[in-house]
Amino acid sequence: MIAINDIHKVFNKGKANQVNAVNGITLNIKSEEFLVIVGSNGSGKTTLLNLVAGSVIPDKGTIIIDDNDVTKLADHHRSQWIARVFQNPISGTASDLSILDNFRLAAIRTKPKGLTIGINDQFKQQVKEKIATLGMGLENKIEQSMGTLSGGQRQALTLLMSVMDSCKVLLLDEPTAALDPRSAEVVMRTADKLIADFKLTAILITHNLKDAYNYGTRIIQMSEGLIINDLDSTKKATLKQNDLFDWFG
Ligand SMILES: Nc1ncnc2c1ncn2[C@@H]1O[C@H](COP(=O)(O)OP(=O)(O)OP(=O)(O)O)[C@@H](O)[C@H]1O
Repeated sequence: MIAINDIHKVFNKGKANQVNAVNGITLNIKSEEFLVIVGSNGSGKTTLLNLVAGSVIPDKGTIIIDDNDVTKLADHHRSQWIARVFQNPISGTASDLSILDNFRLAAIRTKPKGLTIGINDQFKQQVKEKIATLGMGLENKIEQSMGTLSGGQRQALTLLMSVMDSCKVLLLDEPTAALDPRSAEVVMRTADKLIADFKLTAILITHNLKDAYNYGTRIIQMSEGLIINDLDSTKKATLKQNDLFDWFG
């Protein structure tokens, strides 16, 4: 599904502050695999995600998504395959617009799975039904502006809007880092369910080792722009939570 071959990214090349952020990574991510990336600060996790998303273009190496060579494609040209959710719940939606209007915008931008813009009442009903699947009671608040919702509610809706389009890959860059523990748990469970329901290939970056342990079908650890641990689903199943803490010495 995603084939990353000997990818390199250097920032500030040739200057005193040169950083080899990604240092020759080769990684094959299978369709419907849910890959979790852990690693200390500055180990290159976000740069790797940016390379997959196309917001950073590599100095060397190739990235193939679904048999398409996207190595030089800018991020907006990869949106047919990729949806991305960021740390900040505010970044994915328009605060002043209602939940319904945010879904309308998302529907115009893409062709959401199971949503036809159609006549107004029909669209509204479909949005309500989709939101009801989150189990947060937000289906009764669709006329409320996005800005009045909590970070967790907003992030769950952002996730739903992201995965409803035709994307096959979901990139999650510390999606719960700005949330309280309870909201973080709801958002992670929502993400996990949506990934399974929509049969997505997903990559999650997290500093939360409990989430890294509980979610995903494969886990890698990065250090200094390289992968230093890689456990597939079979090996991950035998992993103990304490083993993960040991990775960070
Ligand atoms: N646009 C940039 N310009 C210069 N240096 C950068 C840029 N983006 C990242 N870096 C550097 O590349 C290295 C890897 O950064 P990256 O954000 O990928 O790490 P990370 O593992 O995601 O870290 P964190 O866990 O702190 O988010 C760091 O040293 C960072 O300062």
